[in-house]
Amino acid sequence: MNKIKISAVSYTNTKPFLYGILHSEIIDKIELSMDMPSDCAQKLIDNKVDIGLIPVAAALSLPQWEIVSDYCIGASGPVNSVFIFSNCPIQEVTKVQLDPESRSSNNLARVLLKNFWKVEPEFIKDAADYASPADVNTAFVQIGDRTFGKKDQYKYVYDLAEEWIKFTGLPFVFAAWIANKPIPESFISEFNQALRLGLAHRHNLLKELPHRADFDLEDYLMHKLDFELTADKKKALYLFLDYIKAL
Ligand SMILES: C=C(O[C@@H]1C=C(C(=O)O)C=C[C@H]1O)C(=O)O
Repeated sequence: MNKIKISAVSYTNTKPFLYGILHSEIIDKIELSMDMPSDCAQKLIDNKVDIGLIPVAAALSLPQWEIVSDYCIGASGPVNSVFIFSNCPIQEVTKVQLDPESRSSNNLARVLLKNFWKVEPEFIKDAADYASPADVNTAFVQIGDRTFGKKDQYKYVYDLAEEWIKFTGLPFVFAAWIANKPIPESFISEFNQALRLGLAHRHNLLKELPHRADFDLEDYLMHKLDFELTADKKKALYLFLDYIKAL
């Protein structure tokens, strides 16, 4: 059988999944690449891989897609790694610089600004001063490990999972394991088993990760991230896609 090609996110949030895959026999049945989320999405769109842990917003660019796992990168409270960082209150923000590595959170920021905060700033892609805007009314979206330890550096910090929950009462799904073609049931079941194994061994994984004085990795992997793709998270996913379509 040809190996199934998989693109997974190269951030700390995916390490539990990676641990499970590397400690399971499934590793011999796949070709795995670790990519930033926007590249996971592009590889699945370009059919360079069969499955990706892709930003859910990118599903809208796929002619055919199917969720192939019971697990995801989600949150049921503040996620602590997806933010709008700002030096002025959100109501006074006139420009928002988007994260080139993100697809979901850039769209989540747009959905919340329009529908929750009810402001209409300009959105900027590929800004030269992306994560250090000179203008006080210019904020930026940032995701992943690059946000660790940054919460105290800005006057106004908005955790986008927390704000989505305030807005909808639902949890949030940032990324899900999505296939662009039918995948055999037997593979899906073995894949899920590997992911489950990784989640169950998060304490072992934490011992392997370098300690950071400025970020609580244990709290992040055990509590802030919520990896179960529950019915409420699926509901949130489809609601989020509807909001994106209406932008
Ligand atoms: C919680 C996170 O979820 C992520 C956010 C994504 C996005 O904004 O497109 C995609 C994948 C996940 O890595 C994070 O990166 O911090």
